[in-house]
Amino acid sequence: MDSRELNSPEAIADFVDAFYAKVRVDAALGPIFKDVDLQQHIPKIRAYWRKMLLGDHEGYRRNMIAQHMALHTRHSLHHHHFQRWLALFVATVDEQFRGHAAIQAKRLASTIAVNLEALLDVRRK
Ligand code: HEM
Repeated sequence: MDSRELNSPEAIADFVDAFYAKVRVDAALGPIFKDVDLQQHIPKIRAYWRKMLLGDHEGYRRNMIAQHMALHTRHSLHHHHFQRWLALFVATVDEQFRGHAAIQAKRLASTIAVNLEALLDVRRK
């Protein structure tokens, strides 16, 4: 498949769909998303990445850290979950996208995953 830039709302929407297609059927991550209403969830994730990659701050003004703190009390999240999440994220970008925003998305995802895991670890102790 030809790759394209990840620098428009349409590309971000397609990226998020492709990422979640992998996440949903993944042995480690799928069960965590089993009770999540993806119809509600996917628009938030698209808005989040529009904010991160396009600077559109209007669409996403939620506290994603608090959401994962709450999630962590329902499903204990461990290092292997973060590794897998990031591996699927990077694979999805690399399969379909190229260019500056694609590289930026991978960098941000990696940094945020490390920070989020560290925050949840603090909570675990
Ligand atoms: C182990 C890794 C991760 C897992 C298993 C995971 C799982 C989830 C789940 C199940 C939700 C839905 C929570 C709910 O609605 O109750 C969620 C929300 C979300 N996740 Fe993650 N996540 C992970 C890492 C990340 C990372 C690294 C990012 C960003 C780079 C991220 C971004 C988001 C965002 C923006 C939301 C929406 C929160 C909201 O406003 O409702 N996630 N995540």
